Formats: sequence, structure tokens, C-alpha cells
Amino acid sequence: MDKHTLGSTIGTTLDRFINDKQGEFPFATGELSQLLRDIALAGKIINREVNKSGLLDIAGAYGATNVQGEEQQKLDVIADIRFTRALKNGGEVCAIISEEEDDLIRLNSNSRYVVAMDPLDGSSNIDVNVSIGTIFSIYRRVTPIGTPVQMEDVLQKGDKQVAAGYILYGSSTMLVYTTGHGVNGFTFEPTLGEFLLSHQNMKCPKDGKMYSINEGSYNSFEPEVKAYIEYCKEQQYSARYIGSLVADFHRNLLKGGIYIYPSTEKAPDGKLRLMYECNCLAFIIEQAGGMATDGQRRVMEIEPTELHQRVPLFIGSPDMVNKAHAFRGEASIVQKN
Ligand SMILES: O=P(O)(O)OC[C@H]1O[C@](O)(COP(=O)(O)O)[C@@H](O)[C@@H]1O
Ligand SMILES: [Mg+2]
Ligand SMILES: [Mg+2]
Repeated sequence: MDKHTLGSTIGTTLDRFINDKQGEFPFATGELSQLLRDIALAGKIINREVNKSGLLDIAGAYGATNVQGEEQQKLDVIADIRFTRALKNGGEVCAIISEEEDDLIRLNSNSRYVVAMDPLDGSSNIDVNVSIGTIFSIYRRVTPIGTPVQMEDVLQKGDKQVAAGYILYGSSTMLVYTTGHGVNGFTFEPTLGEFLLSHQNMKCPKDGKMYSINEGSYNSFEPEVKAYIEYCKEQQYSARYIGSLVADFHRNLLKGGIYIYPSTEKAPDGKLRLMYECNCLAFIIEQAGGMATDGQRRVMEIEPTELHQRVPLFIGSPDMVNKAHAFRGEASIVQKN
């Protein structure tokens, strides 16, 4: 690749990339493009807050619990407010499902898109300066524009997503997303204030040597999951568990690996939420050649019934997910893409 070509791909601004991609869709209206820009803007605002999250006015608990019964951190609430405001001002969104809100946030009923979001993922890591993130999914409503948003607009299967992504606030800040045409990653350049294309057409390695699971709950795992963990140890795979889903997922996407949050006696459906954690990352991993299941079927085939429902998650390199399935006596799942 000569230096001229290098200039026009890697390093391209997110804005320019979105414009170029929009050109590929003859019937594009520009609404989804604008929504992606609104999400990137919210990401920059939250990034600024995250960078100073050690300071008193941002650190620590907010003093309330969310619908999951989890203690909210101040940054959970700040991220929720900032994201909702950016999407509201952007005007492309008719409703939001947020981890931090019990009910649906209804916005502009004249708009076409529904957003499901985990404003701040990895909350337990905020105050200890470990990578955290934001996760989002975008759906097109199914009822006519201009009419009140219905549950059928928001409780759609993962296969109906038109876009999904995450923002990782780590040693660098990255936005990684898909619109169903591959996965691309953009690194935030603070002096320019721009997300620049740094990871083009990302592909998840078919196999890996890293496994991510919170073994602290080992005793309450199903025997099949225990058996797979023992297999990983026999293979001398590396155990890596950051405790921020986005960060563990991102590492496995780049290097190969598997992340498992299984069902446990205490949490038969696991911990992670279908609409704004599992579906989003499932869309990305499948677009990158990987797999995401609940231990039996593809996550994106699951018919959602509640805004905050939980599902077990097995996600990452296809050979590793299929191996975990084999221990469960489950048939291998053929990749969709
Ligand atoms: O402490 P545990 O039980 O291992 O759970 C860690 C998991 O929970 C989460 O923190 C849940 O997400 P939130 O922080 O958005 O609630 C994931 O990021 C992470 O992978
Ligand atoms: Mg989360
Ligand atoms: Mg969260």
C-alpha cells in the first residue's frame, strides 16, 4: 500500500467514513448516519468525564439503585443523562432502552430509530481506573412514523439490528461499530477531537488461547461449564478477566478468545442483558467472523420479552464457542456470515 493510499483509509475521520459508507446505500436518507454521529459526539463527552473520573465530583456511588437492583455509580447516571441528551438533541431517535432507566425513554415519535444502550459498562471498575465502556444497538421501528412507539418497536430480535457498537474508554478511546457490512474501529485523537479509522474490517481469530470467566462463581456453574474451564486449563490457555465486558470482549475480538458469563444457581439467566449488552456484541462478533450464543442458540435469534431481560453469554472465537458447546452436548452452531 503506497503512502497516498495509506492517507485515504487508515486515519480517515469517522465523519468522512460515514459519508463514504452512506454513498454505498442508494436509498439512504442520512438519518442513520446522523445518529451514528450523535453517538460519537456523546462518546466524546463521556470520554471527557471518564478521564477525570477520579475527581471527587464524579467518583463513587450515586446513592440510588437501578432496575437491576445494582447500586448506580455517579458515572452511570452522568453517562445515561449525556447520552440521552445527545440522542434527543440529534432528533433521529423515537425511543431509548437504557440500563439505568426502568422504563422506555420516549423521544421524538416522528423519528425512525430505537436505541438500546448500556451507558457505562464495567461500573465496578470506574473508581479503580480500569477500562470501561458504552454499548449500543440501533433498530428501525416497525410501526408507522408519527404514531406512538409500541413495545414491538423496541423488543426486536438481535437479527433486526441495523447497527451496533461500543466505545471503549481505555488506554486510548475507541469506537467500534457495524452496520452489517463488516466491523471498523476508530481511535479518538484528543488534540484533533476526532475519531480516526485505526482498525479496518476487523476479523476475530477463528481460535484463541485466552478464556474470560469470573471463576469466583465456579462452584455454582453447570458441570459442562466447569468441564470446559478444566479443558482450557489442560490446554494451558491464559485466564484473562477484566470485569468490564467491553474490555474483555475487545481483547478477544483482536487476539482470539472466549468470554463466558454462564447461568449460575443465583442467576439462572446469567447477569448480562440481552437488549443492550449481548445483542450488540453478538452483531459485532458475527460480522467479524466470531460467534455469540446463550449456550444453546445464537443470541440474535432470541425473541426478547422484557426490556432488561438477562441471558447467559458465550462469545468470541468460533472454534472456542463451539468447543464450549461440545462440552454441553450441544450441536456446533454454524456461523451465519
Ligand atoms: O463482577 P461480575 O459478576 O464478574 O460481573 C462483571 C460483568 O458485569 C458487568 O459489569 C455488567 O455491566 P454493567 O457494569 O454495565 O452493569 C460487565 O461489564 C462485566 O463483564
Ligand atoms: Mg454492562
Ligand atoms: Mg452499565
